[in-house]
Amino acid sequence: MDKYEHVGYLGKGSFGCVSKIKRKEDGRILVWKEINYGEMKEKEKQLLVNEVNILQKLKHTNIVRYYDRIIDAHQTKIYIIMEYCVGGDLGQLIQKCKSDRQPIEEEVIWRTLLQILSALHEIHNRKDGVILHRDLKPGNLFLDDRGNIKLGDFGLAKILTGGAQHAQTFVGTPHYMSPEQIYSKPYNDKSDVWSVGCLIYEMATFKPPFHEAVTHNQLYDKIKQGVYDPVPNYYSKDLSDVISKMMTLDNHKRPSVHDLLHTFAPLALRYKEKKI
Ligand SMILES: CNC(=O)c1c(C)[nH]c(/C=C2\C(=O)Nc3ccc(Cl)cc32)c1C
Repeated sequence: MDKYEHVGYLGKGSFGCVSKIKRKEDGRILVWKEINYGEMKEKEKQLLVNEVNILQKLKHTNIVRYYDRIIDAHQTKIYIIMEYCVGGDLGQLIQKCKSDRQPIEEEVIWRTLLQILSALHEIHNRKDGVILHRDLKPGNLFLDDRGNIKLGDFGLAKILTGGAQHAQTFVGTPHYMSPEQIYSKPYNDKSDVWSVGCLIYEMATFKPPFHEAVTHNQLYDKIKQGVYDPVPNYYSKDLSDVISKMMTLDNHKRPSVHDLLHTFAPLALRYKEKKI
């Protein structure tokens, strides 16, 4: 613990709170996610061990970098030391633009989509086993000082190795729950794609595609019907098309991350060029 100086509280992650810290040896600003495992059931401890093992393997520009971990057995706490993202999380950006009534620029949405898909391509196509994030939402995507997106908080992620071809179902944030999860089918890589569709839709409309449901079952019925308000017409047809592709109800017909990167990466560049 004496390697780091606590600077300030930043927010809550899965299983624990996130703080800004300074590494004493070089003054580098990092974060730690502090988790108290004292009350955890075996299954939750396994998820925690999972998260650290997964994070240690991942080195990608659009995934928060893991640096270290400290186990304080006396306090039954683990501290996961990771990259600091000065821009905070995407949920804060959406909330600010919503309260300022300032639509997020289309180029920003395309750039965000490309970076999230690039991070998912990394974890979905690993040789040592497909990793599913399983909790993609604005609060789990972080912004660095150059507006780059970093996929973070692998608290619910799962490695599918060997026989375990499918993660167990019903894990994730209800708003972004996919139809296959509602039908108790296994969570799979296309379920992460569904969540990205919901997330990009929320960047464009400031609300999740399926909302205004009083109970979870009402929300699940809306998701199963797959009917949501159109994207505002100040965005291109290309954007609403790629959102509807990612929100294809049948996950077998839904494009994979690989498909999406190959079908519209040139498109996103067009929007990049359009800005000039
Ligand atoms: C109000 N909070 C913030 O502005 C904020 C900032 C500047 N950074 C963060 C969070 C993280 C951050 O900066 N790096 C992270 C790595 C992993 C996880 Cl789970 C979270 C973070 C937050 C929540």
